[in-house]
Amino acid sequence: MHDAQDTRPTSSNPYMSDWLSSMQTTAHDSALLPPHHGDCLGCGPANQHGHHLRARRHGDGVVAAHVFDGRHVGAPGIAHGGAVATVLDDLFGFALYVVGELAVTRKLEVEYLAPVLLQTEYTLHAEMLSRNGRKLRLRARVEDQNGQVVATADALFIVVGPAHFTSRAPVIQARR
Ligand SMILES: CCCCCCCCCCCC(=O)SCCNC(=O)CCNC(=O)[C@H](O)C(C)(C)COP(=O)(O)OP(=O)(O)OC[C@H]1O[C@@H](n2cnc3c(N)ncnc32)[C@H](O)[C@@H]1OP(=O)(O)O
Repeated sequence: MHDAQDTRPTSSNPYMSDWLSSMQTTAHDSALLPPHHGDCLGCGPANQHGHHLRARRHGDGVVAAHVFDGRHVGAPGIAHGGAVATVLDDLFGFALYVVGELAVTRKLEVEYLAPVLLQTEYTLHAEMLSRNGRKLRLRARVEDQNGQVVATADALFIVVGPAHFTSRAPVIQARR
């Protein structure tokens, strides 16, 4: 049984409370959106292995400028495909602020159209395409500085309630 209708107060665990309160943020256009939490692999400022993605609201979607670095190398000089997927997945997590729902990735499909180069700035966009009940369809793209699309992603996110996260918080804490 899913927990999408569970609106009970969040855990007293501060790690999870911060996370869940930041998820409920709404923001005006072009405002910098908060990280999902400090240790998030995609956007957490405290995660030394992370991507430190920073995204802004842009209309009904989000936009980010992002540079992959040597920690994310696959082939020499080129970002690892898994690193690109991580950033796109996290960008969808930012788009959920605009959608205004807690949701998690059920399916993520990435198309790598051209190499994503290290130490090179890319512009990332994401938005929701449609919603059917708990199912959110989202799309993202990565553009180089000439506007060429080098990667796209289509995702299915499923709306969940806070309990999806709080019920697992002790496990997360124990592994940190
Ligand atoms: C502001 C907030 C920020 C939030 C930001 C959060 C941080 C962002 C980080 C980036 C995002 C992540 O990495 S999230 C982490 C990675 N993802 C996860 O850990 C999720 C693991 N998976 C799960 O926990 C579960 O599978 C759920 C919760 C996703 C779904 O389980 P469930 O609740 O039992 O739902 P289930 O019935 O299976 O499926 C729901 C509906 O989707 C349909 N469905 C399922 N799979 C598919 C499919 N491939 N294609 C079509 N449809 C499908 C089902 O038929 C059903 O339709 P119908 O019967 O309703 O019509």
